[in-house]
Amino acid sequence: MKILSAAQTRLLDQATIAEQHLTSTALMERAASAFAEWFFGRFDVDDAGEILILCGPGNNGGDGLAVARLLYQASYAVRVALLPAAQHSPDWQHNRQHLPAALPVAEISADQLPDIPAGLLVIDALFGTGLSRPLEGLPAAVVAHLNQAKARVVAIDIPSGLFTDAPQAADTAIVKADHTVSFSLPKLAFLLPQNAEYVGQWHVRDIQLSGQFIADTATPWHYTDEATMRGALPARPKFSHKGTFGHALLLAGSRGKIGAAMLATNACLRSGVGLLTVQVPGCGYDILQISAPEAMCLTDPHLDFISALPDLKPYQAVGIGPGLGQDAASLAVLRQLLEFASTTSENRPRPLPLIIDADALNLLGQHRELLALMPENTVLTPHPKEFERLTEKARDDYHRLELLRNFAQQYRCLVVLKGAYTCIATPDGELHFNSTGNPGMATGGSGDVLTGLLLALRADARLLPFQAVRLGVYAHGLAGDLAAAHTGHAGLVAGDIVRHIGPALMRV
Ligand SMILES: NC(=O)C1=CN([C@@H]2O[C@H](COP(=O)(O)OP(=O)(O)OC[C@H]3O[C@@H](n4cnc5c(N)ncnc54)[C@H](OP(=O)(O)O)[C@@H]3O)[C@@H](O)[C@H]2O)[C@@H](O)CC1
Ligand SMILES: Nc1ncnc2c1ncn2[C@@H]1O[C@H](COP(=O)(O)OP(=O)(O)O)[C@@H](O)[C@H]1O
Ligand SMILES: [K+]
Repeated sequence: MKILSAAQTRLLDQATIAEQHLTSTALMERAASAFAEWFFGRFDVDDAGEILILCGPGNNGGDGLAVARLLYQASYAVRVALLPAAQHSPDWQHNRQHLPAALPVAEISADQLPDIPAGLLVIDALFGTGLSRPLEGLPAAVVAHLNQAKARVVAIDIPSGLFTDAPQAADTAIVKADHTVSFSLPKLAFLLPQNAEYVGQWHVRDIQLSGQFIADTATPWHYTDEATMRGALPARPKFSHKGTFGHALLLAGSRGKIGAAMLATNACLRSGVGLLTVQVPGCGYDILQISAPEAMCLTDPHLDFISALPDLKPYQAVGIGPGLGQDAASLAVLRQLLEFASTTSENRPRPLPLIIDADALNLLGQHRELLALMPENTVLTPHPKEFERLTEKARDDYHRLELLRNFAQQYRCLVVLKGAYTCIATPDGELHFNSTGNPGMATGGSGDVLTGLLLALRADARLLPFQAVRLGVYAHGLAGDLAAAHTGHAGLVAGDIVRHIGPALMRV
């Protein structure tokens, strides 16, 4: 699914109106009905109690007025407060005229801010995607007044004061909503941690906007949802054998962190790999052989950390990093691995697929000259702190996305920036946000599981690099969601994610 800018969203409305021979009022009615349907499903008349709808001067306010009418007709107790303005949009005027006469309407002024008792349900329809500058004056005062009241807030389309796709100063007036109900496509602002306190839980309701316009519109931003992933995992052919799915090598673990190697190992085994060999330091041999008999084990000459690179010829993909530690000997192994992987020959015409995680990323961050050795489509899986070590401290989430996009383009690699909406950056400059996963996964070892999963999928030659990574990230989050259905969020451990990889892959 694509994510469009504010400007593209405006064009999308116009294209929809032209293509479907609609009036703009009819499109507004569609949006208001979609919002109202969501609302009816969430709050019945008794739950809702009295409802205040704050309406601005543009089409977001127009939506609010149309919603007021629909809720009133459904017997909700609604009142409207209007922000004064010199001009109103034509659809605003239409919906103002069609408000039932008995519905209370007040005009807001600086010395007459609406009364908002604690618990009141407020619908925020002040400003939407037409916001052209930060709020000041009376609109900002209304937002501050709403935010300090202990109200329940539902925003139409986007919390008022929040830009759709651009950063803004920390002290700007922005509505803090509990829910945001938007139309047809998610907005970039919803996916960034810095906006979480404004957006609350977000929901997208389809209003049949022009599919053709969306298909024809270029954007770097994408959202990976269930529909995107349908059929993403190729079926295993009847006459397949273990060689069909690739032989993967994992270099992981150090004394005290063999668990990380085990989580990645078990995840890889559960993700369809044909064969898996794991190299661990001597101290990990018994643990690996006992707890993952399906994997083959190479023992590093060193007892406590990885110090030597094995012969890489048998492998179709190599993962390095979980629990690795940062010893100089492990750094040398990483360097040799990068050199080998990028060297092609007649026998191996393509670079060896690599997945680089955890301490291997930290080593790269300390020795950035190694970045140039990475073969094309190398997969890096940093969390934001590891990404900062590879690049620089980001000013905000938007700047981090810019750094991410530039990094993936510069090094022609795939970067998986992990978080609530994990974002994959491609060498072509695309950013793909993932929809699955939950806060229960914010627990030690979840990332190691992702590395194992990605390793298996990169070893499978049937999948293109980006396809494998997007599938791995999606399945990892989905496995976490399936696990959390049994354990809850607090009780979730990384091993639970491993146990649900199979069921998650079945769903794609
Ligand atoms: N997407 C869809 O599919 C559909 C979208 N629809 C709805 O339309 C919404 C977009 O409506 P919109 O374009 O009229 O803009 P909106 O957000 O109401 O604000 C514009 C007004 O605010 C003003 N203004 C701006 N910034 C300001 C500031 N800082 N401080 C003060 N004033 C400021 C601006 O004035 P100006 O900038 O000219 O001074 C203008 O008067 C969209 O979010 C959705 O809810 C649906 O109805 C149909 C389907
Ligand atoms: N709030 C969250 N919502 C969804 N996924 C999350 C959340 N927090 C963490 N995750 C996922 O869990 C994993 C954590 O990885 P990482 O930070 O490397 O942990 P570790 O190093 O302990 O293995 C990532 O894949 C991340 O996307
Ligand atoms: K709004």
